[in-house]
Amino acid sequence: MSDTPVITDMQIIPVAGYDSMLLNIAGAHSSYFARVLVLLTDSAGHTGVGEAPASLILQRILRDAAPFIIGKKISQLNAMLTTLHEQDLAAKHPLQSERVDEHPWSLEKHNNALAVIETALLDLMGQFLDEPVAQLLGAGKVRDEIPVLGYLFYIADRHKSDLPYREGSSREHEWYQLRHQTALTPADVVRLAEAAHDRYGFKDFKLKGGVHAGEVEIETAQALKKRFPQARITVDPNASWQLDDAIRLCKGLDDVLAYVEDPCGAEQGYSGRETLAEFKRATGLRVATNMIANDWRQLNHALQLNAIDIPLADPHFWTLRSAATIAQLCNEWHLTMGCHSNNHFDISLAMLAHLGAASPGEITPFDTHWIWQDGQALTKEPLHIRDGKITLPDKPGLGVELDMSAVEAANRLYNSLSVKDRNDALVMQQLIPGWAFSGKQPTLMR
Ligand SMILES: O=C([O-])C(=O)C[C@H](O)[C@@H](O)C(=O)[O-]
Ligand SMILES: [Mg+2]
Repeated sequence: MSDTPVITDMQIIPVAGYDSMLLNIAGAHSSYFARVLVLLTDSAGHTGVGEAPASLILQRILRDAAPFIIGKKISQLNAMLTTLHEQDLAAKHPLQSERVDEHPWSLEKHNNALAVIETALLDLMGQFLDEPVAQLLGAGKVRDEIPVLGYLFYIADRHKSDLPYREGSSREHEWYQLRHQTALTPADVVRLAEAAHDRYGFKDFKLKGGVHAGEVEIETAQALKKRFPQARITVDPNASWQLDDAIRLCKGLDDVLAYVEDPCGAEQGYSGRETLAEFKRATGLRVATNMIANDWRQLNHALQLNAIDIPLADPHFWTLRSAATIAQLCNEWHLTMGCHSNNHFDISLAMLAHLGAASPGEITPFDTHWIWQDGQALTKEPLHIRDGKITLPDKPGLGVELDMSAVEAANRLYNSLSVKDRNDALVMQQLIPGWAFSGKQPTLMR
């Protein structure tokens, strides 16, 4: 044990990259997205890295966490994370539970802190043991190829905003141009899907809803199915449909929708777990969620109610190890493992890949936003999506090497931003003055 490396430094580096004007129930994506990297250095000279969605609160929590990490042996991973959990660092920051009801995918900022630190520790541990991170998770590495889906969005007209969205260029592939152009109709979305299919080989697609009337979003899903008859199609309105509407819209669409993601949520005194259970019973469709089963207690309630089939266990919410445990539970309990995402860089892409590689049994293709960011790598050899899959590299740890000049440039971009935390409503106000978030009102129906 005396040779076990000791953690000598922890760096917290917020980074930003460019995004398209993607629409969702919270509004429109800004021209920038922000993430935070944690870099741990150890006495063996290794660097471990993790990535999480950036928020100013999370960065403060991470700074508070550093004294519990630096000076510890990497073999004390479990104890370090338990200590951090017990410290409940998020509670020390008064805004930690802000907007949980409004933007359910950004909850659990404390878990984001644990997740990003745990990832960097696992990366160090993997390098020390000469094993990929997947080998250190739950079931160990059970596959090398991880299926991912084509995550499609409606896209607003960026010319109506004064934010510096990119124009894109089709020099390498038409996808890189199309992903910046307005896409509001079913035909536009099918065109996006065609380009994404051609570039990345996706077999399956997810449509982000909560933007138009439910009828239009179902029409879009039907158009995708017509164009790609073999594809598994899903739609995710982020719980913005009322239960009755969700049932009316989806019932009988077993031939179109492989599963539905968060079709409805809390309403009229009933919890999201209760309404999803009713939706499932009424339609017979499989249900995925990243909104109502995001910690062990919520998952327990969701399963007792038979409300879900596919927990989308995002390692940034859950931590990699807990998400891998969910994958094992899914395999044992005849559920299906899936994974949620947000805009991310290639370190998170590697996190998703290791989670998928350690997920036994049948999994549903993982979500990833990477296609919207592809080309903005922070690592020297980013993983690729080919044939609708990511192939895990045969390397120890996370298998990524940071490109520090790219990281520094992304950090400079982050520092130049006047609005640092994600605020889709603010962006939406450029399109519709006075626009305000309302969880049951599609974004464009104002
Ligand atoms: O599946 C989901 O709910 C998401 O991917 C949440 C994201 O924040 C998505 O809505 C987005 O990127 O706008
Ligand atoms: Mg979702």
